[in-house]
Amino acid sequence: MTAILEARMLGMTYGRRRALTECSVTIPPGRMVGLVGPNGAGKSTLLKLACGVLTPTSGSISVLGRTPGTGPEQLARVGFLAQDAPVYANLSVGDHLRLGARLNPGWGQGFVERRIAALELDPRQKAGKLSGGQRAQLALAVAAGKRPELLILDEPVASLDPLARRAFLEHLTQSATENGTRVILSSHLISDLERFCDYLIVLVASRVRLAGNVDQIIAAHHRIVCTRRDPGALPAGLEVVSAEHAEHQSTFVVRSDGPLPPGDWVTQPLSMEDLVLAYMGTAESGIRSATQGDGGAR
Ligand SMILES: Nc1ncnc2c1ncn2[C@@H]1O[C@H](COP(=O)(O)OP(=O)(O)OP(=O)(O)O)[C@@H](O)[C@H]1O
Repeated sequence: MTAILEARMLGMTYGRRRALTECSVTIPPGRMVGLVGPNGAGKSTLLKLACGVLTPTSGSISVLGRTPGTGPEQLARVGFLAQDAPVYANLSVGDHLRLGARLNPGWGQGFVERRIAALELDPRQKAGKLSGGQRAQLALAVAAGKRPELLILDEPVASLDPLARRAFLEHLTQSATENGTRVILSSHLISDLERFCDYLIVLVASRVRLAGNVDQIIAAHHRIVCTRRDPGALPAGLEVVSAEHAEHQSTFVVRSDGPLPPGDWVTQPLSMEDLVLAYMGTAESGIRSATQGDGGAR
């Protein structure tokens, strides 16, 4: 089966500003994908490249086996919802559904109507008069109603309240089951990604720092607590992702592709949130040596 997305040395610059640098990643078929990273890391740029809104300045990208944005067939297979969840202010909720039905060959009228009813949106209300969260919900319902093979969502849940977020993620899961839609979802809410995704990409400072199946990623990383020491004093084969040093103690998040070797440390549970934050923190500080600074935790 074809990869959802394959990027090879993908790069994107806006003028002189570098947004993506040498990104290589292959997302296997069938995955629900979470994309996370600090502000300005390049997430929206990657998603826009994936749906063909932008073209790369170097390297290559293919989505579902094709170059993004090439021809009506590819456009029908991939749905995209931009960060600001655009709707037409002067069109009613019902008009959006009618427009969706006319423009999209695979439109799921019953599916969208059920969603609009569950959201208790009045089909006659103008989209411009909806609340910010309701507009986002409408845009999401229309995007999912297209029933694409792949739905690309750029921070879709940012304006939703916690209950609406949960309902929306359940709706996406239902869409995946009913329509076979796969999803790439960027979000700063790691707990949502944890609940929803089985494949994770962490982008930091324009580069892919981590990509893989969530269960394999979690299995390969460990938090270890030991007497204070330099990262270089840990056994070879352990990649140090983050280091915190207290007066007498060091805490490391490490990656080990095999089993963690025995050592004079205690291992502690590591959540997906801990892990993502450890990778995100590397952008600003790098790995601090135990002999640097005053020993405070970073
Ligand atoms: N149209 C543009 N023109 C110039 N620079 C841009 C443009 N769009 C994005 N950038 C820059 O590219 C970099 C990556 O931006 P991008 O929007 O992809 O990041 P992001 O990870 O989605 O950020 P956020 O989490 O804040 O939405 C940033 O430095 C940003 O300033």
